Amino acid sequence: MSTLSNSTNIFWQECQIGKPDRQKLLNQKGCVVWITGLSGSGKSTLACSLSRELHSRGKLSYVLDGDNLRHGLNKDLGFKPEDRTENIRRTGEVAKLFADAGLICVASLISPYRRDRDTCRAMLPDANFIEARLPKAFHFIDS
Ligand SMILES: Nc1ncnc2c1ncn2[C@@H]1O[C@H](COP(=O)(O)OS(=O)(=O)O)[C@@H](OP(=O)(O)O)[C@H]1O
Ligand SMILES: Nc1ncnc2c1ncn2[C@@H]1O[C@H](COP(=O)(O)OP(=O)(O)O)[C@@H](O)[C@H]1O
Repeated sequence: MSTLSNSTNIFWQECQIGKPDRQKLLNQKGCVVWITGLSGSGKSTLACSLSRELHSRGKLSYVLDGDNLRHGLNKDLGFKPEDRTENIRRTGEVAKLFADAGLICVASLISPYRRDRDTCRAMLPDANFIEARLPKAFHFIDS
């Protein structure tokens, strides 16, 4: 799907200000917290709670919620396996950019396929990708 491999004139551009500079400015480590679980398992609730708590501690975060992304960036995708894979790939790329910006990016998507989550993890080396998998039915655990 990429035409990049056929191009001879596209090169990575480095800027003088990099991730370490932004992390220093924000006094935090840019990373991705990836919340996975079935629909209704509490992903969005946990993502928002985490973001609120980080905010209260003076840490800059941003939530990438599967529902919300499907209103814009991923509005052309459905729920076939290949569409879910593309959904996760795009979201992983965006999350990587947020982490590179120095933010704590909280992604909450069903992301049912381990290989897709592992692809996202591989984009964020040095333990900058933290995965949290919610159990199917939290109310059974709570009671
Ligand atoms: N099969 C099917 N049909 C219709 N609607 C569906 C389907 N699967 C998921 N959903 C709804 O889409 C929301 C976002 O899903 P995700 O983008 O997180 O899914 S995935 O990661 O691509 O698998 C998802 O949000 P949550 O309920 O918050 O998980 C659902 O509301
Ligand atoms: N820890 C919890 N205890 C009780 N109810 C919860 C909890 N977490 C989420 N819920 C409720 O469960 C429902 C689904 O949560 P939601 O965060 O939307 O899940 P998901 O994003 O995985 O679809 C919501 O009505 C929410 O208020």
